[in-house]
Amino acid sequence: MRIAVPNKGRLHEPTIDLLERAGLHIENGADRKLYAETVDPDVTILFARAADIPEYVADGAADLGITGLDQVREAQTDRVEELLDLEFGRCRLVLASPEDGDIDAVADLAGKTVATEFPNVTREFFDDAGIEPDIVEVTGATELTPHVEMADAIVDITSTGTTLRMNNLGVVADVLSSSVHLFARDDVADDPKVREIQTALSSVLSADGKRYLMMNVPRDDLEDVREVIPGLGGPTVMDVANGEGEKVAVHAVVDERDVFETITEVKNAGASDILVTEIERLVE
Ligand SMILES: Nc1ncnc2c1ncn2[C@@H]1O[C@H](COP(=O)(O)OP(=O)(O)OP(=O)(O)O)[C@@H](O)[C@H]1O
Ligand SMILES: O=P(O)(O)OC[C@H]1O[C@H](OP(=O)(O)OP(=O)(O)O)[C@H](O)[C@@H]1O
Ligand SMILES: [Mg+2]
Repeated sequence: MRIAVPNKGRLHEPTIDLLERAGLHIENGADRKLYAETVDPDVTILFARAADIPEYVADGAADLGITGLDQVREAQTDRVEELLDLEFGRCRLVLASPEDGDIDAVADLAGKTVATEFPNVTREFFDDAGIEPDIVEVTGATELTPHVEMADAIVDITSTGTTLRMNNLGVVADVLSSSVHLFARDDVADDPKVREIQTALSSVLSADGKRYLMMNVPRDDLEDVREVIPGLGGPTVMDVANGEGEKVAVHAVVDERDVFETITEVKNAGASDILVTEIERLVE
């Protein structure tokens, strides 16, 4: 199995970090390398440009890909399946125009020009709206084009909104919400190895914001403690060795934001020796 991941840019680091946390440690992945092995002899990493990754997967150069949903949609291939939202690289593709201009609505773009790095997504958007502007493809600095009379509006990525503001552009309409996704070529999407990788990545996301709580509880107080423990299923209850049956150990997965309150409550209910630890992965 080959997984294509971004070789640079803002998605590179968080993608590598996620693979590491999922247990897919990358070996000899020195800078500027095209390939790297992982601890799993069946999994190889291929480094590619974020925008090229969907093509690599569709064409068979890689089997799985990790990149922005915007790039997957722009590639317009029906050969890739979206498997998992990896919940980072969140941004919006928006239609934006100069604040002081006369474009206030999508319909105002009939017969006008729109510049974008995403011509396919943009064309689809205007087709749906029944409007036919000229679409000019650019490869960067899209925000500049309305100010040099190259375009009347742009379709571009925004997240904090700083770039649009700095260039005196306002959002006219939302085109697409994007975040980084795991996707696979359709003919391998059901492969057991692909499922294994998907589960490993998803287990990291599931563990995010969760804590593991352990405590000892006198058997008589067990019901009171059980009642104040929120979260994932019931707690696990085990006999404590040498506890002579009077105490039990209670383990539970709790949302990080509930930990503070829960500790106070279980303590009041009779728990002692309370431990809180991080969770690396959680397969539900
Ligand atoms: N400001 C942003 N906030 C959040 N995610 C973003 C932002 N800009 C881009 N992205 C996401 O990251 C992806 C790749 O963008 P990035 O800027 O890292 O690469 P790039 O500029 O296309 O790389 P290259 O330099 O190879 O052209 C985008 O397709 C999008 O999914
Ligand atoms: O809403 P904001 O937080 O300002 O983010 C939006 C900007 O981020 C991206 O550019 P990037 O920083 O990747 O630079 P690039 O043009 O070199 O890709 C995108 O192309 C926008 O220009
Ligand atoms: Mg960029």
